[in-house]
Amino acid sequence: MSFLNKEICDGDNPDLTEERRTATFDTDRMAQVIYGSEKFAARRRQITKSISRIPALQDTKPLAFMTREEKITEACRELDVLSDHWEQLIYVNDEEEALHLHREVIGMEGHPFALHETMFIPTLVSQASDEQQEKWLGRARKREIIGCYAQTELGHGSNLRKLETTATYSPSTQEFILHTPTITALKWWPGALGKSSNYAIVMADLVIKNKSYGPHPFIVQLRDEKTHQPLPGITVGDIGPKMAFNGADNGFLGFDHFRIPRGNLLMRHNRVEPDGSYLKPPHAKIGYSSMVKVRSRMAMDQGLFMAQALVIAVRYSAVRRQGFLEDKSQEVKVLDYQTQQHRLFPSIARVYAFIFCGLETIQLYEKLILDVNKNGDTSGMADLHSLTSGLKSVVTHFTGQGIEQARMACGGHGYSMASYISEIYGVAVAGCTYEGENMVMLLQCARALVKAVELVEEGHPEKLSPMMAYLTKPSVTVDLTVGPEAYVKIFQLIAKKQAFKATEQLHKFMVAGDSRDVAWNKSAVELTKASRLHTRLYILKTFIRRVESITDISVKAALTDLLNLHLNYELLDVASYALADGIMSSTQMDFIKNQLYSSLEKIRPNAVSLMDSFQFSDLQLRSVLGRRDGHVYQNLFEWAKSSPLNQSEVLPSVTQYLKPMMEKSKL
Ligand SMILES: CCCCCCCCCCCCCCCCCC(=O)SCCNC(=O)CCNC(=O)[C@H](O)C(C)(C)COP(=O)(O)OP(=O)(O)OC[C@H]1O[C@@H](n2cnc3c(N)ncnc32)[C@H](O)[C@@H]1OP(=O)(O)O
Ligand SMILES: Cc1cc2nc3c(=O)[nH]c(=O)nc-3n(C[C@H](O)[C@H](O)[C@H](O)COP(=O)(O)OP(=O)(O)OC[C@H]3O[C@@H](n4cnc5c(N)ncnc54)[C@H](O)[C@@H]3O)c2cc1C
Repeated sequence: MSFLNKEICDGDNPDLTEERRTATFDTDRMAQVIYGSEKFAARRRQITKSISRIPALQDTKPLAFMTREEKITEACRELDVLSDHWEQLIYVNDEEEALHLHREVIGMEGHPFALHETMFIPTLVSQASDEQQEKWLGRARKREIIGCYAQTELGHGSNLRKLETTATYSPSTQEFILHTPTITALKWWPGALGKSSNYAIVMADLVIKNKSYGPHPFIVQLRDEKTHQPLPGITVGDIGPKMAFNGADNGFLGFDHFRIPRGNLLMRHNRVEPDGSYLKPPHAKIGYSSMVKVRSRMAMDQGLFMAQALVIAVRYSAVRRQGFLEDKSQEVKVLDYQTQQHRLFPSIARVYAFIFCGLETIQLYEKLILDVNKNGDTSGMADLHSLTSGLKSVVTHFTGQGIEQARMACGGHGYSMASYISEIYGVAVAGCTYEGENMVMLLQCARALVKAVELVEEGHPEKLSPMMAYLTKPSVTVDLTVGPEAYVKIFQLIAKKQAFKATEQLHKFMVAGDSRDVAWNKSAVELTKASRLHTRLYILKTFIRRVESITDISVKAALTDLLNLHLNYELLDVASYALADGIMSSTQMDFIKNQLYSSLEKIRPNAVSLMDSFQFSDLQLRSVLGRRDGHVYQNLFEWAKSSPLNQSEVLPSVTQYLKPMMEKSKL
C-alpha cells in the first residue's frame, strides 16, 4: 500500500505554505545574519545546490537502519565522492565551506576527517614551526595523510598535568621515545584514531634528563602509508560503540618505546635542542591552543545542532493537528498551543544568541593565533580561555535541554529515529564532556572571576578586563520598561552578587584554615553558579549588540521580538537570585512573565521562517518529520516500510522461538 501518490505530495504541505506566507521578513536576508555575511550565506546555498546535482551524494539507505560498519563505510564513500568534486564544490582551504560541505553530506555522526579538520590541521597551524608546516601541513591539507588529536588517556582526561604517556629525549640518537607505562596511560577516546588515521598529534609528557616538562604536542606516524598496518611498537584500535557519533572510530593507542625524530616535537613556541636543552614557550599553556580553538567554535556548532532539532520540531508542529481551540470544525496546529510555544521559542532565541556568540569567538580565536604566531603576543590568551571555558559549558548544557524539549514537542514521532532528534541529542551532549568536562571548565572560568573580584577588593578595578568591568557597577533601581539595557543592568547585578558571594565563601574557608584548594572545593558549586551567570550575561549582551547592528528593518524587527523573549526568559530563569538579594520585586516578576507571554504570540507567525532561515537541506536534516515539504505521514509510512524487519513477513525469531512456544502452550 502506498499513500505517496503524486497528488498528495505535489508541492509543499499547505499548512507549511501558509506559515511561510505569514512571515514578516525575507529568509535569505535572515540567513546573512545567521551566517555572518551575505557572501557566506550565498556560498552555502550555492554549495547545497551543487551537492544536489551529484547523484552519488544523494540519500541512500536511512542511517537508522545501518550497522556501525555500514555507517563508517558510507561516510568514507561520501568522502571519496567529495574529494573527486572538492575543488568544484568549495574554495580549497576555506574552513567554513569545508565544514558546511561535511555537515550537509556526511552529517553529524562522525567521519574519518572530523578530527583531521577540527584539531589535527589547526594544531599544525598553531604549534608547528614554519619548517614543520612545510613538511606536514601541505600533505595534511591535500589529504595525503589523515590525522587525529590523541590527548585523553584511559585514566586521565580532565587533569592534563597527570597524563602518563612519556616522550623521553635521547640526546645520543636525537629522538624522543614514546612510551605507555601503564594501562591507564593508553590514549583513549580520540576521534578517528581507531581505524582511520595514519598520523596523530600525540600529547605526551616531555622528559629530558629525568626532568618532566609537562604535556607537549608531537606529530607521530601511526600506520604504514602503503599498507595502513600499525607500525611496530604501536597498538591501536577502536573503543567500541557509543551513545551516538557512531560513524566515528574513536580509538585507543599505546606505545612500546616507540622512537620518533627530535623534529617531531612541534616547535613553533618551544624547542628541544640536539643536546637536550629546553627553550620555554612565551606562555605556559600555549600547547593547549587546539582545545581553545574547538571551544571557540562550540557556541556556533552547538547552536547549529539545536537549530537542526528545532527546524524539525517547529515544522512538524505546524503540520501536526491535534485538539481544538475556538473553532470546533478543525483541529489546531499544535504550534498554536502556548505550552508548545513556550517549549520551543525560548530555544529558538538561544540558538540565535549562541550563534552570534560563536561568530564572535571564532574571530577572537583567529585574531589570537595571528597575534601569537606573528608577534609572539600572548596577552589575549587568558581572556579567551576563560570566556570559551564558560561558554562551551553553558551552551552545551542548554543545547542538550533544548533538543530534548524539541523531541518531546514532537510527541510519539519525536521518539522514533525517523525524527533524527535522538541522534542530534546524542551527538550534541557529547559536547558537555569533550573539550573539557563542563564542571571542570566552569571552574576554569571561575578562576578568572575570582581573580577579578580580588582585584576589585584590593582596590585595583582599573586592571579589570572589559568583560569583568561589571563587577564594579553599583547597585541601582531599574525600570524594566526602558528596554534591553535595563535587563542587562539587573543581570549584571545578579552576576556580580554571585561572584562576590562565591569569592567571599572561598576566602572564609581559607581564613578558617583550609588550603586554597580545599576551600575552592568547598565553594565549587557556588563558583560554578557565578561562572554560569557571568557567561549568560555575555550571551545576552552579545545578542543585544548583534541585533542593534542589523540594518534590514524587517529582519531586525523579527529578531527584536526574539531578543525580547530571550531577555524575559533568561531573567525569569535566574529570578530566584534576584528575589533573594532584593534586586527585583514580585511586581517586576509579573511584568517579566507578561512580557514573555506576549513575546510568544509575536513570534508565532514567524516561527517556521525563523527556522527555515537556517537553510538546512533535507539531506542535512536527515529527518522524516522535518522535511521542507512537510509531507510527514506519507514519508513516515514509507520509512517504516523500509525497516529491515519489514523485508519479510515472518521473522526467523518467530519460526524459531515464538511459534514453538505457542505450540507448546497449546499442549
Ligand atoms: C571539516 C570538519 C568536519 C566536521 C564535521 C562535523 C562532525 C561532527 C562535529 C563534532 C566534532 C567533534 C569534535 C570532538 C572533539 C573533541 C576533542 C577533545 O575532546 S580533545 C581533549 C580535550 N581535553 C580537554 O579539554 C581537557 C580539559 N582540561 C584542560 O584543558 C586542563 O587540564 C585545564 C585547563 C582544566 C587545567 O590545566 P592546568 O594545566 O592544570 O592549569 P591550571 O588549572 O593549574 O591553571 C593554571 C593557569 O593556566 C590557565 N590556563 C589553563 N588553560 C589555559 C589556556 N588554554 N589558555 C590560557 N590559559 C590557560 C588557567 O586559567 C590558570 O590561570 P591562573 O588562574 O593561574 O591565572
Ligand atoms: C565523543 C567524544 C569525543 C572525544 N574526542 C576526543 C579526541 O578527539 N581527542 C582526545 O584526546 N579526547 C577526546 N575525548 C575525550 C574528552 O576530551 C574527555 O573525555 C573529557 O575531556 C573529559 O575528561 P574525562 O573523561 O577524564 O572526565 P573526568 O574528569 O573523569 O570526569 C568525571 C567527573 O569528574 C568530575 N571532575 C573531574 N575533575 C574535576 C575537578 N577538578 N573538579 C571538579 N570535578 C571534576 C567531572 O566534572 C565529571 O563529573 C572525547 C570524548 C568524547 C565523549
